[in-house]
Amino acid sequence: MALRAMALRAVQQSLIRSRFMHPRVSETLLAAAAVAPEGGELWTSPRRMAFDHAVTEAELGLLSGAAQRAFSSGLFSQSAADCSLAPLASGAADEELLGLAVQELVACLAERFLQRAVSAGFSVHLSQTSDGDLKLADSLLAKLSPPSRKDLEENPLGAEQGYGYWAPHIDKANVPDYDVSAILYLSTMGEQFSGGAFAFNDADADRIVEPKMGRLLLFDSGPSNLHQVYPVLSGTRLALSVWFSRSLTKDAVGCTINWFREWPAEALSSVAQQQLTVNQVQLPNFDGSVKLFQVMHMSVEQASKKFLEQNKRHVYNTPTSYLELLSSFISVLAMKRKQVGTQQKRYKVGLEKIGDAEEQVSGLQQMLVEKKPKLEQTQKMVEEMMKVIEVDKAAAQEVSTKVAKEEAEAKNKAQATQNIKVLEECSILQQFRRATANGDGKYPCGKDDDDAADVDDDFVIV
Ligand SMILES: O=C(O)CCC(=O)C(=O)O
Ligand SMILES: [Fe+2]
Repeated sequence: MALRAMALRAVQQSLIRSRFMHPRVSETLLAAAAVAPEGGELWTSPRRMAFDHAVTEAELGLLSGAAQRAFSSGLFSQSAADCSLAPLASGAADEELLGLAVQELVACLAERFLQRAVSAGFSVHLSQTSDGDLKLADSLLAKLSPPSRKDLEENPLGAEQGYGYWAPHIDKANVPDYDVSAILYLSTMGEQFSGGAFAFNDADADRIVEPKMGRLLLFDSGPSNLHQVYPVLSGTRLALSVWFSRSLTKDAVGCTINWFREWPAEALSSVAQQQLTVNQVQLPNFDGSVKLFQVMHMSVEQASKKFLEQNKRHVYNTPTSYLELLSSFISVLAMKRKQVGTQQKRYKVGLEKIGDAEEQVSGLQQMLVEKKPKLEQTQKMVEEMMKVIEVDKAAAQEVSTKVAKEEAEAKNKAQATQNIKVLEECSILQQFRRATANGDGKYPCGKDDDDAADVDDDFVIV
């Protein structure tokens, strides 16, 4: 079983890859406005079939009313892009939320869809000649809403190929027991919601079946029918999916773990492996880390079941939580690696600088050792020179004092000489005056003798 699932997933991966390598062309197989003819529309290769008015108006009203009430019950996050309930699963929230009447209705509708599938030839295995008894395997009631920008952006393969409900997939690759898929639409594209078309991702084109209230779509669950739901752009899209199996025992009904609700251990590890590989997360113990994610998710699942038993309260640990766990791990790891990388770089540069400085210091130390004897010698010389200078300075001081004294004496002498010279000049002047006064009885300047005596008095030397 594990090998079959792995092989199918590998086929799924290669189909998805090859499909998205070519530009996308879409063609409408069945528009919402079209009314399918009485016996339904059958496409044989790959095997697909569609009917309108597959259930009565009353059945539609009951089912979609119950689904709307259940999904707005507060147990579901109203911002989640997809919410689902397994109406045929025993126990858990599904029974409580939908009620027994709805469970019975779903079982009855599933039986009707099975008869349609058998009469259309779906019980014949495509690659085998023998017929197999088709049995009801599982059912899922899903509410799809527009994914947030974040949902689309965080999608590692881009909006087209992620793990949201819009991911192209093969039902049988998710649950290997599934052989025939049946989808009953409970709302109409263009009325209750926009976007959200169903597309078969064929190699040459996407073939669209537009959801329409009461329309039933049947197709082989295997690799011939890679398909997706385009993201819902507005409003709410409701649908009931039912799967039939040729290999399932009746006891297993409702126990099959559904891809959208609880993933089996191998699905958890394959998703973790793929997420880590696609995001090129290098881990020292890759397998151990994958196992860790698987164990973490499953242990929370177990704990929430226990919590429900003990406290009668639901804690939803969905595959979306698992994808969030993986994407948080990947983004936190990338952020931390970046931070540590920057610090490591800075640390390295710092270490280099310290190394350079160390080298320079040891060079200087070496130089110091080499120059030390010369320095000591120079210092000695300087000291001796200082002594000589001290002695010279004292002698110079003595000479300077002596010179100053001699200079003062010389100055005095010069002053005295100057005085004598002035006195001599005065007496010469007096003599000259007298001599000139004796000649003509007059002073040359017209003053009398007394005036001349006054003039003499001016030359008194103090
Ligand atoms: O809702 C639909 O149109 C398809 C859902 C689907 O692909 C699934 O449940 O596997
Ligand atoms: Fe599907």
